Amino acid sequence: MLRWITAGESHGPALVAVLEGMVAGVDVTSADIAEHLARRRLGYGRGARMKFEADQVTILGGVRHGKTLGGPIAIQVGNTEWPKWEQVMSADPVDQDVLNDLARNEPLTRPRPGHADFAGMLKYGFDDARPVLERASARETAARVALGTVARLFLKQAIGVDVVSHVVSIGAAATESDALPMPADLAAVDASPVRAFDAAAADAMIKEIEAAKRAGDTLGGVVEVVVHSLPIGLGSFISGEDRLDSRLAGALMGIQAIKGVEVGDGFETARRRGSAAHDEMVPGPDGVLRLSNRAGGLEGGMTNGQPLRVRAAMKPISTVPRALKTIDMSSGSEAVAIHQRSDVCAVPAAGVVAEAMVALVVAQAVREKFGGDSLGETRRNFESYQQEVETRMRWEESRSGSTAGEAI
Ligand SMILES: Cc1cc2nc3c(=O)[nH]c(=O)nc-3n(C[C@H](O)[C@H](O)[C@H](O)COP(=O)(O)O)c2cc1C
Ligand SMILES: C=C(O[C@@H]1CC(C(=O)O)=C[C@@H](OP(=O)(O)O)[C@H]1O)C(=O)O
Repeated sequence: MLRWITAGESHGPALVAVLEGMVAGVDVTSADIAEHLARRRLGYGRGARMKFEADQVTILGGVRHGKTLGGPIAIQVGNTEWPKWEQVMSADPVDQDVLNDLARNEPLTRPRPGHADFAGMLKYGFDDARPVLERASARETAARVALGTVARLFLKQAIGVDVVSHVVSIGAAATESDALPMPADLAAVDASPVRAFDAAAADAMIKEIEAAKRAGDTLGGVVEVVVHSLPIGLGSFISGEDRLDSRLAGALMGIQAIKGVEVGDGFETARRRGSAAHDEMVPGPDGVLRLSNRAGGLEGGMTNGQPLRVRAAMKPISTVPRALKTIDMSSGSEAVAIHQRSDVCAVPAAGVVAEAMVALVVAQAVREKFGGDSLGETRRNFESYQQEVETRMRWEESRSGSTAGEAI
């Protein structure tokens, strides 16, 4: 079972991520992880913090000489801003007089509607939102992207697939195109200031962000993650929690500020008639050819050989510069919410985080289906299964002798 966990606070010394259940023999370096962490920092509309803070990657365990060992992989993402926060975020007790002198240690008592502050303060018994927002903050997504890098390297090396994503919309600006990015397009998507595959839409998205910024406002949007060429049968229909769509939805909804997930055409499918909602099958060169991919590559909680296509909807950032009405938790009186700085829009970064979560869930499903302790063993099991599936769909041959196709 592939499992993962992260630890660490937004302004702490480092985030730490642990991935358990990865096979031995996957090529991974800290440079690979750093490359994807740099991608997460991309995107028009991010706040000041992205400019001066750097992610410092250290692999602490589970990898030797650039190859995974089969044990838990521990990755540290150090925060170069730590010296400024050392007293405020110290794990050991700090003298109260020292803390009282620090402006950044002022208690935050005006919760931001939309952030974790309000419920978090009450739930954990804090008079200050600092201990809540430190962990709720999406800084933690850097640790997920580090984990996702190992998952995506495993997927590439074990079954030859890449995970790609693009921004579909920001505010009211949306791509008009239905085209899906291919792995070779990822560099071009990353070069777009908003990670949009559609250049005309990118201009409109940038204008949306500029207008929101001028108005002291923030924006959300929609990202899409695509995985081409997955084998048929990852996931299962056996029970709800085995279904790959439920696992993908959970992983994507677990990203800070994601409020909706669509598999394939999602909500649009619910508005169609059955005759226009599914993906008809006709004989094709590889056995079966689909006439569409409305299902987003998933039927019955399993991959069906079509590109996997999932979308995640991100709400606008809740630290709104034109601050929202709130209650001061120290007095119960009317107030405006905390605002020091924030991202205007983090949708492009959320796309990279969504890729990481999809890579982890798909890697978990690949580990379940093909097993193995080493990369070579997983690959052999995968290849043998692929041969079996191909044989079952070679009806021409089965009609002239073999019966393999009839079991389907
Ligand atoms: C990449 C990324 C960057 C974010 N940046 C900010 C930010 O600068 N300010 C903010 O208030 N929320 C930001 N968020 C969203 C909050 O972390 C999130 O809204 C908060 O944790 C509450 O959780 P919820 O929105 O899922 O309910 C960001 C989210 C992501 C994925
Ligand atoms: C630090 C990151 O994102 C942060 C996520 C975040 C939030 O509330 O989620 C708030 C901002 O931090 P601050 O309030 O300190 O400016 C973002 O910069 C990051 O993505 O690396």
